[in-house]
Amino acid sequence: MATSLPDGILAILAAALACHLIFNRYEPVDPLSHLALLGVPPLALTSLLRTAFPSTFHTILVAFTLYYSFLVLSVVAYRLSPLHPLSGYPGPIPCRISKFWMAWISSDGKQHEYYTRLHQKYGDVVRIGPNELSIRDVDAIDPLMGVNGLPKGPHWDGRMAEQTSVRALISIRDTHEHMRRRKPWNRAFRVATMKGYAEILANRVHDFVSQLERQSGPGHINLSEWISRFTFDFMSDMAFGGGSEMLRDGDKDNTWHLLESGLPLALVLSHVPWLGKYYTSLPSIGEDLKKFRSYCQARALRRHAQGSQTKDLFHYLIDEEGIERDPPTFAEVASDGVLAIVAGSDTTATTLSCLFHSLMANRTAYRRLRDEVDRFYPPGEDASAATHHGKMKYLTAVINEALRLYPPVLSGSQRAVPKGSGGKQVGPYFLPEGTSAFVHFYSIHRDPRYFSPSPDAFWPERWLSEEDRQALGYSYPKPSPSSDKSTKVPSFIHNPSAFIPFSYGPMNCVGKKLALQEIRTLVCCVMQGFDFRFADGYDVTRWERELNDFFVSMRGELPVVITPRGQGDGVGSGDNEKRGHVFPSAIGGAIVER
Ligand code: HEM
Repeated sequence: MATSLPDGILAILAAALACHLIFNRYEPVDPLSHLALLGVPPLALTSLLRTAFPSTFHTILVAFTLYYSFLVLSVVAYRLSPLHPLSGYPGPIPCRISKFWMAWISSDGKQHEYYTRLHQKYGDVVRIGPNELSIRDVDAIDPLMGVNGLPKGPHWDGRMAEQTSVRALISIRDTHEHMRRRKPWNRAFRVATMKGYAEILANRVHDFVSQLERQSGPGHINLSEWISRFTFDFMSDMAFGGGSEMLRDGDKDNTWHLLESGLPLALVLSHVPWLGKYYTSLPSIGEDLKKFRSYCQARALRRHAQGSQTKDLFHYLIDEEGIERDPPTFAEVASDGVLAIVAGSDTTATTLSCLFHSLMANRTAYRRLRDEVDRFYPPGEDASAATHHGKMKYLTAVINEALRLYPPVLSGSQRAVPKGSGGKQVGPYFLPEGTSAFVHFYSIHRDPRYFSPSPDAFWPERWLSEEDRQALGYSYPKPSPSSDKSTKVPSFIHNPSAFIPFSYGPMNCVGKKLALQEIRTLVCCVMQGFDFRFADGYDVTRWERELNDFFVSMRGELPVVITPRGQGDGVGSGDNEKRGHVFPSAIGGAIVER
């Protein structure tokens, strides 16, 4: 039976609307479903237009064009309409239409600054995707990520799309499975267990200090790169019982490059998870990541076969003591070993690099920390022993301040409201089912409602007790409704609940204690042994400009002149001395120095 052109067009419109409904309801991600929904209907409906066009080619072209146009129109109209469950939340139109927008925005590493600008414009909650919200509100942290919070979000499906059978702990979206896999990790990072890692850490810190001694002199080194070598070697010791000697040999196997080169694309794919399936099935794409995984796999196999004299992280993950009722498989442990290196080395290296950068830019903080280290670890005292760490208030303040300004995971970790749950109240916000959301670490850490004065400035003193701060000569009024209006002196506001660099709740960073121990030990040893300053001519503002958000952050070069203590050329000489006190700041603001 011949069909008229309008009837044919109507049929294609109906098919496109049905396709949109199915996508909206079931969110199919496998290529076969995509083929069935995006290829079959327009092809099948071609026959309805046959009589209206001269050739089969023309007919197919028109059928597909109409089908996709109707589909796109329907999707766009729905996402911008008041019918959409997130229509009440503000956000830029491109964000509301498609996640391709954020995929594009994030590709230059500056998504953290983009989210910050969105929060400045739209407020505490912003719709940054058709079904996704970014939140900058301390009241949302616990309901979103706490014990009764939400499971991890679809972000991980794209980021780790190649992990089809065995997933690394960080990307497990099923809460029960996550708990099962997290158990050996929790055991590995108990206070008592951690004592067993002290020797592994001290050995690596000594290697690092020896290398700095060799590198010290009038020329400069890239301190950030040396720190990366240290954290990588240390995490390899922990995860696979050794096998990496970057501090000694440099990155001769190009491993650091393999680890970092995949990060930008992984972030882009995390915004459009379904695309990950296609990407990973393409030959020769993602080769670096595959090489990195097989590098780790080989080390895991070797560590498993050889066993180890020391109880390292692998010992607990593989359950060598046979404690677990449902122990992880070798494949799971190998996958988590890769995770330990990815999650543990870059993050800690970023914190240490940012910390040293901030100290060099702020001579007062540098001197205060050096004095504290000298008090607890005078020359001859082993600074790699953690004995005094708990008493070093200024050290803790410096580390917190570096993590506040530069959280290594700049934009936070996504959670999602499961389908069928009926939605979830997160602080003052209702999240309908199918919504993903995250607290934006970078924005919340620099929010003046939580950290004042000068939330963009590096000012460790904000972490001290009021008594200690006053002893150093700082005095700020407590916030009151009138204080900011009646006087020029800003109020002091400090809300540690808004400080979440290791995330929050039962799925937070399991390696937090190890990271802090590593940072404290390395900082004490370096401050005890060396003076350091920026290389001459270094532009201090470069650091923030070169800091990129690829879920874990990537940083630029940190050219530093290192001198053993007592050999002159000490703190703040050269260009930095002339420049006076410098506070790294993205948006401006400085503390009045005492
Ligand atoms: C300064 C250093 C570090 C920072 C700031 C940091 C931060 C984070 C963040 C934000 C997450 C995401 C948690 C979430 O999804 O809510 C995470 C997860 C994780 N981190 Fe760290 N991390 C650091 C160092 C380490 C170290 C040294 C290890 C050691 C192995 C480690 C292992 C992990 C693991 C295994 C996860 C997944 C946890 C889970 O999903 O249960 N991290 N980290």
